[in-house]
Amino acid sequence: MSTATNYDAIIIGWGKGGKTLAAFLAGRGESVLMIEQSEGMVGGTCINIGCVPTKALVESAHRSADSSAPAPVRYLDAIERKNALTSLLRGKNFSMVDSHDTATVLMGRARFVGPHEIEVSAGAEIVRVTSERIIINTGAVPMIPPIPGLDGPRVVSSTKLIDETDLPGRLVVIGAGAIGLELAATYREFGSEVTVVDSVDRLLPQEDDDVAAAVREVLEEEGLTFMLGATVERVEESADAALVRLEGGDTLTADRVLVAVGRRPATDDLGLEAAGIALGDNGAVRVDEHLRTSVDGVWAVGDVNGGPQFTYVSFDDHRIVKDQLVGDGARTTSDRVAVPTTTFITPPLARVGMTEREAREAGRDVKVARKAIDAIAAMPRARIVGDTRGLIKVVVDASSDLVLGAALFCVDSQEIVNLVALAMRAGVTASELRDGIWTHPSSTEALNEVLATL
Ligand SMILES: Cc1cc2nc3c(=O)[nH]c(=O)nc-3n(C[C@H](O)[C@H](O)[C@H](O)COP(=O)(O)OP(=O)(O)OC[C@H]3O[C@@H](n4cnc5c(N)ncnc54)[C@H](O)[C@@H]3O)c2cc1C
Ligand SMILES: NC(=O)c1ccc[n+]([C@@H]2O[C@H](COP(=O)([O-])OP(=O)(O)OC[C@H]3O[C@@H](n4cnc5c(N)ncnc54)[C@H](O)[C@@H]3O)[C@@H](O)[C@H]2O)c1
Repeated sequence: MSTATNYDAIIIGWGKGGKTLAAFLAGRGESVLMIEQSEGMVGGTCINIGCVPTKALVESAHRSADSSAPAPVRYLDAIERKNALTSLLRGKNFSMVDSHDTATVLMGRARFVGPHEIEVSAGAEIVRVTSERIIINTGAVPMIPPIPGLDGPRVVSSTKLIDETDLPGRLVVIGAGAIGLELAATYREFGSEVTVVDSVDRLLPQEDDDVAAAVREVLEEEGLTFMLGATVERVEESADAALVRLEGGDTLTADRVLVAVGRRPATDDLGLEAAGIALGDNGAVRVDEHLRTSVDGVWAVGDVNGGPQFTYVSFDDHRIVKDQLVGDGARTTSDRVAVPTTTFITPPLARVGMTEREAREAGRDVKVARKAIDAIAAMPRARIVGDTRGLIKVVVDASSDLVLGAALFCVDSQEIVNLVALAMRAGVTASELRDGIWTHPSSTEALNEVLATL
């Protein structure tokens, strides 16, 4: 085996935070090694198997809804469009790092053999590399619950499902979380019969009851069937289908069974013990608020550190590490305020800050502005788009007039929520949002009317 090559920085895994750091450091002339285990994952989860391909399918399902082409053809077209997009983005992501003279890309699987030494298996070849600065960015992998039969041929993860070229006639989704709901709604729109099973007895348990009920109503109107508070006992194979056996005797018959019950940090076989890098209780690499691991000069960014699993959080993680490498090192995870989320069902459900329930439980004096979208005269955008379903709910602190949180279940909510989040961070009051001058016809202008109800 050859001697180890030393780099100014090593990034393990081509995730959002890591690739951004790699390009930044290489852009400064530092020698940077990017290690990625799979050619098909250059650019990471988001662009290859996560956010981008799933949202491309959501969009394709809408665009083709009025087409006279048969459902399997519409679906296959959508898969091809999605594949073209991910392939384009993979190329762009590769050159984003590789175009720098001082960057080296090594395709292979990395594992620590010492605190600052890594072994990379690239086919038959094993390469040893060292650096005083190592960033772990290996992401997360699907959790597989201990249900017998999940190794069957018709049981798939989200990665596998969105790679299938045949539209499943009957799809059972285990898990009504972000992945489960988005893909259930998308495959329903393409024409699959979809049943969603969740062990919790209500949909979106973290949301206020009225918001969760509005979402459920819309999804059921679209033809989704929910079996909540249900326990999957096992999955069996018949000659031509999977049989999902539920506690209590019900059986669901499926062409595909999607398991979407969460994703766990990807730390298997990373050799963390050899490096003395500690894991937390949840199997994530343990980090402090500067994302430092228990070993000096080793950081963990993105899903692998057990933080919220969003691309933009991994991106913000990179800022925290960058600040230590080239700044004053002050930035931490606790600087994050009002981090928004959007679940891309139709219409999308966007959320930021506290729910009404959380605000009341926290003892806040709360005012709530709430309006159904079809009752908002000042939001013609919803009528133009042709989707007046949903509601907007804003939770406001009665004494300070500051926005505590919002649930936006409406067209364009993935955009409006960013404005509300910024208002929360900047201390803009609900009255100022109400009196804001917004473009017309836009969805933002709904805030004029909804907040006027306070
Ligand atoms: C179906 C789906 C939909 C999603 N939708 C959204 C969304 O709409 N919005 C959103 O914000 N988030 C979404 N997410 C979550 C988001 O994709 C992740 O939070 C984000 O991509 C995590 O990025 P990361 O930086 O942690 O690393 P990742 O992008 O996961 O990259 C990790 C990389 O490390 C590589 N790797 C792992 N182990 C090794 C090793 N030992 N050696 C070398 N390489 C290794 C992997 O191959 C991978 O390329 C979605 C996730 C999924 C699965
Ligand atoms: N739009 C987005 O931002 C987006 C989209 C997809 C995924 N993501 C990220 O990816 C993460 C993982 O998504 P996910 O949907 O896999 O996880 P999740 O945590 O969002 O949802 C998992 C669901 O599975 C259910 N569940 C758990 N065990 C079960 C069992 N044995 N039987 C039935 N139901 C069970 C849970 O009650 C929960 O509803 C999300 O938490 C999110 O951070 C984000």
